[in-house]
Amino acid sequence: MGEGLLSVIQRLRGSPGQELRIVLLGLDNAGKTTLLKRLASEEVTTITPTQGFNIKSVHSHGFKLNVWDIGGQRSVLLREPVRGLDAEDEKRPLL
Ligand SMILES: Nc1nc2c(ncn2[C@@H]2O[C@H](COP(=O)(O)OP(=O)(O)OP(=O)(O)O)[C@@H](O)[C@H]2O)c(=O)[nH]1
Ligand SMILES: [Mg+2]
Repeated sequence: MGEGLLSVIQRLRGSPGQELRIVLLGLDNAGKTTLLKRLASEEVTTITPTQGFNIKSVHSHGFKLNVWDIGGQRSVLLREPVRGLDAEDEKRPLL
């Protein structure tokens, strides 16, 4: 997941120091917070389900990444203005 995001960022032709806004959306336990912590070179051994959301600024590959990590638990999504489906399982709607 992290390598995929980094390869997308690497392919972008931006000016040095350019800011990118990234929103991480996905089902609970998908690994969104783990990915964000890895990008920020933080410890990933004690991660708990995200209640609400995290916002973090990370410098990576010459970009300033402003990353929004939205909690994927149903109870969190019901409080947040996010709508969508699990692309791999149409029988499991997020809402
Ligand atoms: N094996 C494996 N486990 C992972 C990977 N990424 C995350 N995990 C584990 O999956 C669990 C959930 O990871 P989180 O990063 O909390 O997932 P999340 O998408 O932020 O979940 P919510 O906050 O509930 O939306 C944790 O126990 C992680 O250690 C991965 O690439 N491989
Ligand atoms: Mg999380």
